[in-house]
Amino acid sequence: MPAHVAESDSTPDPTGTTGTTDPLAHERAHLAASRAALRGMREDVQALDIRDVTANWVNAAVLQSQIDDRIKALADLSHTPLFFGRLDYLHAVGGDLAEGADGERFYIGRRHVHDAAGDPMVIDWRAPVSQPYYQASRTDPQDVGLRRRFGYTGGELTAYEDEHLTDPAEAEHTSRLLQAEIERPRVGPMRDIVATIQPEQDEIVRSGLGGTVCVQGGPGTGKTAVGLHRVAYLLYAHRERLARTGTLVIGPNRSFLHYIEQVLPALGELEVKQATVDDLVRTGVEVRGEDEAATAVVKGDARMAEVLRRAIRSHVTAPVEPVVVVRGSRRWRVPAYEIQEMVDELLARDMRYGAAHEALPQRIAHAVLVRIEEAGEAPDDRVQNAVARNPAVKAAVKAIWPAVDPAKVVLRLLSDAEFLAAHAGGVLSEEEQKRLLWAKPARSVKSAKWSAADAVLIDEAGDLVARTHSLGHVVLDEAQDLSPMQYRAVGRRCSTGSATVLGDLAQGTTPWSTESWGEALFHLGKAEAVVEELTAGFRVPREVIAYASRLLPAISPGLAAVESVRESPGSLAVREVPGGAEELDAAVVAACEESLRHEGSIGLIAADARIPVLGAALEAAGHVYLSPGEETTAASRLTLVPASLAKGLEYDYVVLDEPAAVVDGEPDERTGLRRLYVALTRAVSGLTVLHAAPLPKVLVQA
Ligand SMILES: Nc1ncnc2c1ncn2[C@@H]1O[C@H](COP(=O)(O)OP(=O)(O)OP(=O)(O)O)[C@@H](O)[C@H]1O
Repeated sequence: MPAHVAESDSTPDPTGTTGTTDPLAHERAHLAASRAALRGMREDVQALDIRDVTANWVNAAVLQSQIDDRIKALADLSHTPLFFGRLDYLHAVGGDLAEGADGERFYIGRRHVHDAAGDPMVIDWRAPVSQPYYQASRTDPQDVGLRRRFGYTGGELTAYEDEHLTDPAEAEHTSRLLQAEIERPRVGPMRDIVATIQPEQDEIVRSGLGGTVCVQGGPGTGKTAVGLHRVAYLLYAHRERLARTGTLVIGPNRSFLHYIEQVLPALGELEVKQATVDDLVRTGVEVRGEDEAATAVVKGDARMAEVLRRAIRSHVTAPVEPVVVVRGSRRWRVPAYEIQEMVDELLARDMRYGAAHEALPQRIAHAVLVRIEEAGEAPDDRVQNAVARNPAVKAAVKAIWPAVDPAKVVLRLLSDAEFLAAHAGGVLSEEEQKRLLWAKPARSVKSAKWSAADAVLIDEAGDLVARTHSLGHVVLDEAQDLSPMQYRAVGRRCSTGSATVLGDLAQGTTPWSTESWGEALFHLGKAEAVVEELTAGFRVPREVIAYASRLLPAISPGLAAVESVRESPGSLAVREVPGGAEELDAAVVAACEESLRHEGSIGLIAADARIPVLGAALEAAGHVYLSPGEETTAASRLTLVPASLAKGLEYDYVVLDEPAAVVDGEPDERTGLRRLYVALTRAVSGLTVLHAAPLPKVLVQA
C-alpha cells in the first residue's frame, strides 16, 4: 500500500470526471467542492426566517437557539479535514450485486455534507455505508473495490494511500498514515481517532445501545478513545432517545477529564456530561475527611449495601394502636392488625423506603374509605386524599414508617456501636465493625468529617429511600479502580440504560481494585455484559511495552502483554545515575532538556513524594512546567506528573524518575509495581528511565 504524496503521482484519474490525471488534484477539487457545499448548508440555515412560523416569543427563542446550534455544527474548521477517507464500492449500495450495477463512491468524514441538489458530498463516519471503511479487509472486502485514506498537513490534503481489497496481487501493509497519525506530536488535549479506528475497535464502537460492553485492554490499546467514539456513535444512531435520557462519561479525576474533554466536541457532540465517581455521589455532604485504606476497604465492600438496607428498614416499627379518623360526627377505626398487614405487604414488595412512606397513608385512607362505603356513603377520591392527610393518619405513619434522612442513618452507623452491631451482625465481623466506627463520633451531618467512601454509603442509603435517576448510557473509564460500592453507585445511574466499562486489571492501584470483570459487572448490575479484549497497542512502542510487561507476571498473572503496532528502535533508555540525590535530580533535569529538543509533549513522572524536589530542580534550571490537567501548548510542553495522577494520560516523551521510589510510594509491593507499570506506559515516542537506587527486581531481567 504505497502512500502517495502531493504532485508526485500521475496515475490517470479512473473516473475521468475532473479532466485531470492527478488523483490528488481531483481529491482536492472534491474537498473544495465539499467545503463550498458546507458553506451553502450553513447559509441556508442562516437565511431561515422564523418570523412566520413561530406563534410566540418563547417558541421563537427556542427555535432560534436550535438554529444557532445548527450553524455552529456546520462550521468548517480549517484544522479538521472535512473527509479523511474514500470508499469505492464495486456495486451500487443496496443494489443487486448479480446485475453488475455501477459502483458508488463515498467520501467519509466527521459529518454529513450534501450539495444543493441534496446529493451527498461527504458521509458521516457513523453511517452504515461508512462501516466498511473500518471493517472491510482482504478476506472480507464487503464489496469495496478501493479504500483510500487521506493524509493532511495543516488542513491541506497532501497524501493518500490506497488498498485494492479485491486485488489478489496487492500485498498487505500496515498503514503509514496510521503510523504517522499516532506519532504526530501531541500538544493540547486528547484528539479523536475517527480517521483510523481499527476493526476490533470499530466493533466495540458500533455495538448496540441495548447491551453493556466491558473492554479489558492493556495500556494504550485505545480504550478511552473507543469509549468516547462509542458515545458519539450511539448519539448518532439513537439521537432522540439519548437526548431524552442523557449520557455521561465517568473518569478517575479532574485532570483526566480535562484531558479528554475535547474529543466529543470535535466529533460534533456537545451535550455529553463528564464526572468523577466522587462528583456523582457528592450531592448532600461535603467531603473533608480521609479514611485509612483498611477502613475504606470495608466501606467499599458490597456487604455494606445489606447493612444499609437493614438500617434503613429498621425505622419501620410495628403498629401498636388502631388509627381513628374523625370525620364530622363519625369516627372510623382501622385496627392495628390491619395496618400491620399493610406494612407487611409494603415490606414484602421491597419498594423504595420513601415510596412506601408515601403509600402507607393512602393504604390507611383506603381502608377508611371502604368502611365509609360500607356505611352507605359514596365518597370519591378527594375524600381518600383528605383522609390520607388527616392528623391521625399522619401521626400513625410518623410512628410506623417515619421519613428518614440517608445521611443521618449513615452518621448513626458510623457513630453508634450498638446501632451498627444491630444491623451489621452476621454481615460484618466485629473487627470490621470496629474499623467503621469513628474514633470521635460526629454530632451532626454538617459537622461530620465525611470521606469519599462515606459519600458513596450515603448515596446507597439515598437510593434505598428514593430511586436514583437512570441515564441512557454511561461510559466508565479506568473502571478497575472502583470499589464494589462505587460500582453500585454507577450502576444506579444506568439501571435502565446501558454502559461501556473500560479498564485494565493490571493498572488497578486502589486497595479495593477489582480482580475480575465478572465481579465488577455483577456489582454494576450488568452481569450479562460481554467482555471484549483489546490487545493491539497504539501508544507505546514495542521496546517500551516489552520492558513494562516484565511486571505483568507479578501484578496480573494471566494477562497477556500488549502487542504494540509500532516498532520504534531506540525509544527506551534506562540509565543508572552514580552518586546521590543531587546527581539524580541533575540527571533528570538534563533528560528533560534532551527530550525538549524533540517536538511534542514531555512528561516527567515521579513518585508523589519526589514532586516538590524535582519541581524546585526544574525551576532552578530555568524551566517552566505544567501540572497534569493544564493544557500543553507549543510554548509550554513539559508537565511534572505525580505517579498517582499519571493514569490515562500520555506524553510524546517521558522521563521516569527513580522507579523504586514509585513502588515504595504505595502501601504494598503489588500496588507499587502496578503504579510503576502505569508510569512506564505513558510514552508515545520515547521513555528515559533514570535511577540511583536499584531497580525493582522484576524489572531487571536476564
Ligand atoms: N485506531 C487508532 N488510531 C490512532 N490512534 C489511536 C488509535 N487507537 C488508539 N490510538 C491512540 O493511542 C493512544 C492511547 O489511547 P487511549 O488513551 O484511548 O488508550 P487506553 O487503552 O485508554 O490507555 P490507558 O490504559 O493507558 O488509559 C491515544 O493517543 C489514542 O489516540
